[in-house]
Amino acid sequence: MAELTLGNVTKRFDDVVAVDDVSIEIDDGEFLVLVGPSGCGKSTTLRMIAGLETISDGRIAIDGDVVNDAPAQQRDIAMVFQSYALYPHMTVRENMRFGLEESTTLEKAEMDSRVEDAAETLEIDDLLERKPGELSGGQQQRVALGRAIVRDPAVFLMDEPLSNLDAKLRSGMRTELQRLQEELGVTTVYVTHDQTEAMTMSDRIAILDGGELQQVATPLECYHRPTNRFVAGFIGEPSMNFFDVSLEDGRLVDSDIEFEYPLSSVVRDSVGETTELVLGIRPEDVELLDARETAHDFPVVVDVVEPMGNENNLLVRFPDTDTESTFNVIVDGMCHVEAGKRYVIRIPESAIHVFDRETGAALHNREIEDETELLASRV
Ligand SMILES: Nc1ncnc2c1ncn2[C@@H]1O[C@H](COP(=O)(O)OP(=O)(O)OP(=O)(O)O)[C@@H](O)[C@H]1O
Repeated sequence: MAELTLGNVTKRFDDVVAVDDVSIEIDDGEFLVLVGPSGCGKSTTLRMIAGLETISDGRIAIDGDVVNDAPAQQRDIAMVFQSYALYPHMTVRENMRFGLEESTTLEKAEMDSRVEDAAETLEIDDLLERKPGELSGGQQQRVALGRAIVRDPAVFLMDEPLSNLDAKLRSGMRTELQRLQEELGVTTVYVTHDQTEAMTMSDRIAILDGGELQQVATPLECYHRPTNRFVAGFIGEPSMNFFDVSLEDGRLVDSDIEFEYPLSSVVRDSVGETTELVLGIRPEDVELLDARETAHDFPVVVDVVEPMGNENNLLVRFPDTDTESTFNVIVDGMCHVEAGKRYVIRIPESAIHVFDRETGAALHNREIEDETELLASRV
């Protein structure tokens, strides 16, 4: 178990800056998930921590000891990749023990007992004499995890370890990995592009874009209090709705569609002097009504109704806009909505986000009833 520090870490490949001045303090035993779009620098960050890639600038420390120049095998780190890379000619037992033989000088009996303990934890103790070809994908992934666990490392690094599994198995393994990590208490950095994995497994999420760290916070904080438009759009499925608006006389205005949204003094104060803005609202925060009642209610046309069971996902648009301008609204599954009809939506001011259109910075985030909830990890 260990604390892991990334201090102003930068990686340049010739003229490509793959990781740009990233600083993160990862607590002892923490489960940190690294997310971001393809090419944002996730794998490069992980490979630098592992010692598989050199660092151009900055420092990486494990429990305060700078390991920039330490070779991979001296870093007390175990890595699990998306390809299991098991040796096909070895049994499960031999595959798991091989990891130990490579990295430690333990007595044979100690190695055997570690392999058996790990196999029990992973519930693969009845498969120890099988070869990888005789295992399912999920079982192979467990063996790959077992190979990392037997080493009892200070840090686990995982690069999309579940991405080769089908959806059902992935969901089961997600829960299992989480339980395992909690039980072992090993500091873990986990790379994924899967939002659900990020939201459900992590203590904190670190979001990268273009090599730059955008936010490190609990899943709920990233969701409700994004630092910028990128994070707001990246976390959440379907994504937050965004509308380009201008600030005029204390109202958010889109003159093309006669959209006028009066702001209370609280929101006006947090928006300040910036006039070119983006209004953000999550699909589940929009309300559907039959008639206008307040200045935050607007007529819309419902184009598409997608029944999802417990909820309906609607694609709606303001009248006189084209079908490319639809946005998402989620309503209760029992709520009867007809495509093609006109309705009214309410955009409650308590749930709006406002971003600076030029920089993307969040100027105002939604109200939160219970602040302590935002700090809760592993929702
Ligand atoms: N060895 C290399 N030489 C040159 N450029 C590289 C090298 N490795 C990565 N890059 C570049 O660095 C950037 C970050 O790559 P990285 O693999 O870390 O992204 P990623 O977030 O893991 O992407 P993905 O989700 O697609 O795996 C990309 O622009 C990539 O093309």
